[in-house]
Amino acid sequence: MGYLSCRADSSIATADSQTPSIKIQHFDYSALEAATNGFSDQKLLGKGSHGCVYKAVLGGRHLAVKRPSSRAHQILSNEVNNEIEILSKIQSPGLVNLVGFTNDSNDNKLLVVEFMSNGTLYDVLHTSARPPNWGRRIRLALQTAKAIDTLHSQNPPVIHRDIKSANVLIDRSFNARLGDFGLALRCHVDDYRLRSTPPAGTMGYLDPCYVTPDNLSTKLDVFSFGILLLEIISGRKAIDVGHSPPSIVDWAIPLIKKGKLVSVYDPRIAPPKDPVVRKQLAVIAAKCVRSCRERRPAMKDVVVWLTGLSKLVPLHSWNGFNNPCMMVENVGRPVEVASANNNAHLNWRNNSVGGTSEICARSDDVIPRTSFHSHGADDL
Ligand SMILES: Nc1ncnc2c1ncn2[C@@H]1O[C@H](COP(=O)(O)OP(=O)(O)OP(=O)(O)O)[C@@H](O)[C@H]1O
Repeated sequence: MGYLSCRADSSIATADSQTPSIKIQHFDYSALEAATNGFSDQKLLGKGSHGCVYKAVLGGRHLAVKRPSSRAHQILSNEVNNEIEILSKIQSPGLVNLVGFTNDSNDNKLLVVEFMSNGTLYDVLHTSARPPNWGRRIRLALQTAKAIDTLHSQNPPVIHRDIKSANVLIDRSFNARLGDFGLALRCHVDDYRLRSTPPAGTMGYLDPCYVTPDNLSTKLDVFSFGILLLEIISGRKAIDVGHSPPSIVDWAIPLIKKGKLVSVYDPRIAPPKDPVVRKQLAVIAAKCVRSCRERRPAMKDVVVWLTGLSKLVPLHSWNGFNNPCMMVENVGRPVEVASANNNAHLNWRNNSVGGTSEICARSDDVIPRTSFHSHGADDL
């Protein structure tokens, strides 16, 4: 079945008419060059597969400047232009919002976005000395789900296509913000562009159903979010060659189906005390990665479920994060050698990620707290 109509939930809000006009600044290349000390290593925030991100302070405002590497200039220029096109029409507290870009010729195009002072969700989950507690993890998951829902609720819907922990940034108040819109697609009636845009995303997060351009659907972001939620639950990376099986979905879903929930939870901290939370978090993730896309929930449902769970788990603000007083806003964060993210963009599907067809045949409802009875893995 084709999905070129960019199926989204039938309950989509029409956002365009309500979108306030967004002010996008035009920067001089030379001003950004100066503000980043000539793109110096001291101002380097991080490296992606296509370029570098630098810290800049301009007019007292803390900013992140994305600069294509010369090697990947053409690809990143396309991604920068795409990001500008998408983000110039949406602004939300859940996104890493666009501040502006350079006027100069395409060759020098730089993207300027809000600066996020506390790294990425990837760092928080996989490199932080103190893994976050469940209150924090559920809130980060909920904020990410809300951000994706904001995209899917646009009219026409926007599909991010690269949901992963490295693209969820953490702001100064420790809120999750969704960034990196280089691959995002706005599903307007420009069918030709959609038809000619090959599947793309990051290995380990890619929906196995997304094999041709006309398979585009908001449900591919739901799948990637499910992987991200498994990552949050387990503390394991989406693909970890040191484990068998390496794919998080192939490892976690059979355990969840057998009801071995505790084995899926991050061994670095005690699992959630509340059995409802323990179970439902895993069930939500399993529903999102169903191989049968029609049976995956809409992000709106995921937001409702996670909102319910977040009310059951207190947020102890200092548990699990480094002391925020140590995080200084006016310096670049240290950059990890050999990009810990390891997230090469793919131009085609990742065959190693199996879907979870078994999950298709199971019930749809996350159990509300008030009607909780002991359920087995059959609820999936
Ligand atoms: N707005 C920002 N504020 C602070 N740091 C940022 C910001 N955007 C990116 N970074 C840092 O720069 C790194 C590289 O970001 P970038 O978006 O280029 O690549 P990526 O998403 O990590 O990887 P890829 O481009 O390969 O998908 C991030 O991992 C993060 O550490």
